[in-house]
Amino acid sequence: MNILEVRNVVKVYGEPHVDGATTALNNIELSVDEGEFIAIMGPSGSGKTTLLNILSGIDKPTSGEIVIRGQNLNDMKGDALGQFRRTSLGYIFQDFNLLESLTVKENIMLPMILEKKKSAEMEEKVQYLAKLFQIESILNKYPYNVSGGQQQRAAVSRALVNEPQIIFADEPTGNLDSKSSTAIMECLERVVQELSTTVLLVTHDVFAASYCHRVVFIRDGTVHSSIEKKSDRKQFFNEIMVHHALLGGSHHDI
Ligand SMILES: Nc1ncnc2c1ncn2[C@@H]1O[C@H](COP(=O)(O)OP(=O)(O)OP(=O)(O)O)[C@@H](O)[C@H]1O
Repeated sequence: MNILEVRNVVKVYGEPHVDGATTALNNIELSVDEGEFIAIMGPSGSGKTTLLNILSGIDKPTSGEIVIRGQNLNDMKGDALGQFRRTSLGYIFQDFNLLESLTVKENIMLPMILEKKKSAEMEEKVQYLAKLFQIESILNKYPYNVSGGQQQRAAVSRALVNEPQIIFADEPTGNLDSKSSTAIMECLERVVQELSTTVLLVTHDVFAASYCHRVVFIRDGTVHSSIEKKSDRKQFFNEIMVHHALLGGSHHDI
């Protein structure tokens, strides 16, 4: 079943048709199935962050539509959009965005506190996710006292607490060493496999993308091509690397 539909999305920064305007996205069309694990890749400046911000309701398109499980984001304003974003969408950021003044447990609970969930339910949810992602032993620590990989797993748990329909991840391995990158991608793989949550990530990292079912490449604000995983991850990694290089990704990215 289709969960996300992107129709003819255009994003122009500045006044359209006026000098200095930048067309960051030009007629993007994309359809994502429920339970899909999908990566968006493309060279620097191709429009990845702009697309992610629009899909997740952080920014508005100049024209076109984003439909998430039948609900058109254009039809939602102010509080309704805020509520939808808090309850139906989950976010994972490159720099984790954990609040330093709260413990790991309090960070994970925060989206549920904002939704005024009962404390027994919050406790149960935190324990379940902490077990799933093996961060039980750090729940009472502060973010600055745990590793980057543990912070990222806490951030994944936080993104999941309100049982979102889709998780959007912006360069989730961007600040991690290779061991932590592996851990976080395995963790997102479990989110897809065990919780059937749809995950869409934007990345420069071919290794991270190789965990996904499908990679969509964008260039100059349009969908250039897409490839699907047909066999194992290593084979897919090689295919992505070839596509990525053809599109102009640098070796540093790989
Ligand atoms: N707030 C803004 N105002 C004006 N132009 C912008 C703004 N944000 C992005 N752009 C332009 O839009 C285009 C797409 O930028 P975007 O950040 O989406 O690309 P990206 O693929 O995420 O790049 P990177 O991989 O370097 O993060 C670029 O030409 C960029 O300069």
